[in-house]
Amino acid sequence: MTKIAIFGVGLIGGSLALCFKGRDGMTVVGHAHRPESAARYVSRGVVDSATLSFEEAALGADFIFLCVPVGKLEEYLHRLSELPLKDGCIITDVGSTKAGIAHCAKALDLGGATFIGGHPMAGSERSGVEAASSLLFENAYYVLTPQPGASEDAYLALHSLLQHTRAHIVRMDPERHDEIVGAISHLPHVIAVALVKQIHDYDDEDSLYSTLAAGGFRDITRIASSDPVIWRDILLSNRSVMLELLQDWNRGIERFMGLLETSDGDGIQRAFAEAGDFRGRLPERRKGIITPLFDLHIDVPDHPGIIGRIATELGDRGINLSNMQIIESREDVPGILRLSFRQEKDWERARELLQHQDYTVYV
Ligand SMILES: NC(=O)C1=CN([C@@H]2O[C@H](COP(=O)(O)OP(=O)(O)OC[C@H]3O[C@@H](n4cnc5c(N)ncnc54)[C@H](O)[C@@H]3O)[C@@H](O)[C@H]2O)C=CC1
Ligand SMILES: O=C(O)C(=O)Cc1ccc(O)cc1
Repeated sequence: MTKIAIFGVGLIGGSLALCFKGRDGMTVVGHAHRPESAARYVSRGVVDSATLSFEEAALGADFIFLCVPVGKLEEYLHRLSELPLKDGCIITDVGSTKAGIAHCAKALDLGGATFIGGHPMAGSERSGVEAASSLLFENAYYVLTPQPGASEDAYLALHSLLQHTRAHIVRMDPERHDEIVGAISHLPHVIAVALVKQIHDYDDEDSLYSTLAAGGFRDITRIASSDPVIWRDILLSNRSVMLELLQDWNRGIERFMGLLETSDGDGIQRAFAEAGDFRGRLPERRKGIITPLFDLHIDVPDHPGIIGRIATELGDRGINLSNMQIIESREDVPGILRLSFRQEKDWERARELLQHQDYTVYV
């Protein structure tokens, strides 16, 4: 039996557990740091067993996944280094930053165990085991950062296990990972939070700001609703990279202010054209680190119960709806009900179903 231990069965740990549980010859043990969590992991069918004992989860494990907030990873790795782990045990983590934990692992004596850093580059603003899904990592990138000179067999064993996530594995150096992921994921999260705060401050003076900000503004700031503790730890762990990125950001904003101060219309036009051009060349059908929502807009006749009926019809067919919104203004979107899906497959099935029922569906 291959024993897989998951420390921290939340969004990411729970999703990994679901990718492994029930596979031939595998047993998944979840470690919980609170008694009420352990019972929830098992009752939701995410793990085969759950324990509050660090030792019971770790001892005899072939693979150990550390899926706790970044600020707790080093403490967990220290505790593991003090245990008589199974010879050949592979320890990995899922933290959103990689340099700090790589540095920590290098300084520790893990005996016959090997540490290989990891980062599944998919997730959402939700957290906790309730949000876990076996499909979360499908088609996403999954970065592994093995230490230089680490056992190639261990790398291949982890690589092989992770095939169950259906993610694309990419091997990378931890520092390079933190610079790139800092720019494409951590920076957008900071910008989203700052943008929401700016509008919140205006809204305190005049509540029309939030009234009119529905729809698009909510979409582009979705990631500002991410878990505060998870993101505190990520940003503090990637602090030096973030400070440099934010200086570049400030310079970009200052350039934009310069264009406005000098009423440089050509400059503004060029900035939009260049951004549109680069954006147009980004891979489209790939799952990126910030998860898109797949939207459908439909015209619905104005009579009671129709929205409930649509939700029920989708639910009856197992089509997972992530969000539903009535758009009151028809100025920019030709439709009235917006349905959002996290999976493209759900989006496609919903479109077929609704078109078949003669709803006008705008894609
Ligand atoms: N949220 C996301 O979309 C992604 C998160 N990650 C990384 O995955 C890790 C886990 O994040 P999520 O699953 O989103 O968070 P989560 O909040 O859903 O899960 C965290 C788990 O750690 C446990 N935990 C929380 N505080 C703890 C503490 N003080 N001591 C011990 N255990 C504690 C919780 O009980 C929970 O089981 C983080 O390191 C994060 O950087 C990686 C990729 C995506
Ligand atoms: O909510 C989103 O789309 C995200 O950006 C999810 C996410 C959060 C943290 C990561 O390290 C990777 C992905």
